[in-house]
Amino acid sequence: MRDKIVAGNWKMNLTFEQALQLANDINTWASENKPNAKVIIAPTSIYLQAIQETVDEEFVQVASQDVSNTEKGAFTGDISAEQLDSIGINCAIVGHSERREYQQETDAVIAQKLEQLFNKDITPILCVGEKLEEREADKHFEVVKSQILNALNPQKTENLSKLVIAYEPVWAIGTGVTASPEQAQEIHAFIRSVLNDAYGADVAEGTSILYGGSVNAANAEELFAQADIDGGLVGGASLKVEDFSKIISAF
Ligand SMILES: O=C[C@H](O)COP(=O)(O)O
Repeated sequence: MRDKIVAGNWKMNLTFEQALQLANDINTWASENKPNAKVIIAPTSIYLQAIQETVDEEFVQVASQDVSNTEKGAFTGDISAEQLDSIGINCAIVGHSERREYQQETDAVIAQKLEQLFNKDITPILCVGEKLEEREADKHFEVVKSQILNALNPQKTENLSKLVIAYEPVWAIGTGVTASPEQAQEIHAFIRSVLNDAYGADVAEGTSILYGGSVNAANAEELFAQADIDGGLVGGASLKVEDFSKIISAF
C-alpha cells in the first residue's frame, strides 16, 4: 500500500523564528492528532538542521527544497545529497517548476539530481507539470510524460521504489486556480500508466503521486478522495498550522 503524504513546501518564506514556531506547532498538532497521512515540511535550507532537531520524525519529516546535481566540489551555494544525509535529511523536492523556470533546470539536470539522492538513499519528490499554454494546446499529457521519462530513464529501476511524484500544473501554483478533482485524477492516472508501461506494476502501484497547485482546506478532501491522488504538495496553505492541519485531516 503506497503512502498518503501531505508535504508543505515553505519556499522562500518565514524568518528563522517563524519557521521554528510553525515547525513546533505542526509537530504538536501531528503528535496529538496522529493523522492518517505522512507529514513532511520543507523549509529553506539554512533552517533544515534546526527544524530537524525541533520535530519528532515519528510525526513530521523534514525535506530539502532542492539538491545539487553534483557530488561535491567547487559549486558555490549548492548543497549536496551527502551534506543533506550528514544532517539526517532523508527527503528532497526535485525539479520544482520554480527551479525549472528561474534556474533553468532541465530534465537532464533533474535526472542527475535524482541520481545523487538515490545514491544517498534520500527520497525524492519529483515535480512535474505543464504550463498554461501547454494545457491550452492539449499537450499536458505529452509534456508530463516526457518530464517523467527523461528524469527516470537514467535511474536504476530498483531505486524507483523510493520515488514520490508531485503533479503540479504550473497554472495552478499560487494562483488560487486549482485543477478540478477530475482533471487532476485524469492526469494522475495517466502518470501511473506511464510508470506501469516503463517500469512495471510494482513501481506504478507503489509510487505516491501528490497533487500540488492551490491546495487548501476547502478543496483538499475532494482532491484526496480521487483514486490516484495520494496526497498534496502544498505551498501557501502550508504556512499556517490551522490551514495545513485541515489539509492533512482531509485524509
Ligand atoms: O510546491 C508547492 C506548489 O508549488 C504549490 O504551491 P501553492 O499551494 O502555493 O499553489
